[in-house]
Amino acid sequence: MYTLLKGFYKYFARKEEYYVLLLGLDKAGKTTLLERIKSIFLGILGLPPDRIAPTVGLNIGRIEVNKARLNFWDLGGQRDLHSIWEKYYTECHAIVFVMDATAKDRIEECKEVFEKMITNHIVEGIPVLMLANKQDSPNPLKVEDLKEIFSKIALKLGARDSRVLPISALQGDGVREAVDWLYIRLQLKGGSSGRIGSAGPANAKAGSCMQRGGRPLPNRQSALV
Ligand SMILES: Nc1nc2c(ncn2[C@@H]2O[C@H](COP(=O)(O)OP(=O)(O)OP(=O)(O)O)[C@@H](O)[C@H]2O)c(=O)[nH]1
Ligand SMILES: [Mg+2]
Repeated sequence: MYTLLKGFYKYFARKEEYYVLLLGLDKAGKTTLLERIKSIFLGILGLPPDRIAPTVGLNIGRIEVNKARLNFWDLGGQRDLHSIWEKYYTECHAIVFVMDATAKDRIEECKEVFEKMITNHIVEGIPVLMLANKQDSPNPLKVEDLKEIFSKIALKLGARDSRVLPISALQGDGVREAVDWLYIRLQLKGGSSGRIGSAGPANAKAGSCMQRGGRPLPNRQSALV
């Protein structure tokens, strides 16, 4: 009886496990965002911004939102590190593309990198959240500007869920809303029920590759909304 009850408890208390990639050009604010997410959702003091160095490896953050566990993988945005991104595509359930909304001189570069990422067949159908970061700075690009700038490329998003949201990773504005959006999209699509523990390209090779659940929601426009 005890074992049965324990089994029920484990079943109902289990958490869905999701993996979310944080991508974007170097200095976009990905690691600052990860630290902010950790401080908001875990209640711990993240690394102070002046101690965050450019990422060359992988930063990991894990939070729990209701019945889900969200694992964030923050990768380096420097150009020679982009080839590493693809190694994480097979196992991620969503991608957050962080943009420096003040870097107007890097828009073309950003468009090129974003397009290459979303047209990779491995990430076909998975939700993409674009974040217009650094909204606390003077005169940043707004969400409407980015929708306009990315409108042609957005046609290539296909039937997947996508959204552009404004944030300030530094001050925390919009960060909770961004994670809420992710949580809802991930819940709708379903994930890797019951797969607890670390995952990643190395583990995938060892045979613990997760199934990405769900299919793109039907009848959606190909656009960033
Ligand atoms: N004003 C402002 N600055 C920010 C914000 N987010 C990040 N920054 C600054 O932008 C710079 C780069 O931040 P990082 O978090 O290291 O950027 P990254 O995208 O992780 O960069 P890589 O690791 O090189 O890919 C730092 O000086 C941050 O303090 C923000 O919301 N507002
Ligand atoms: Mg970084």
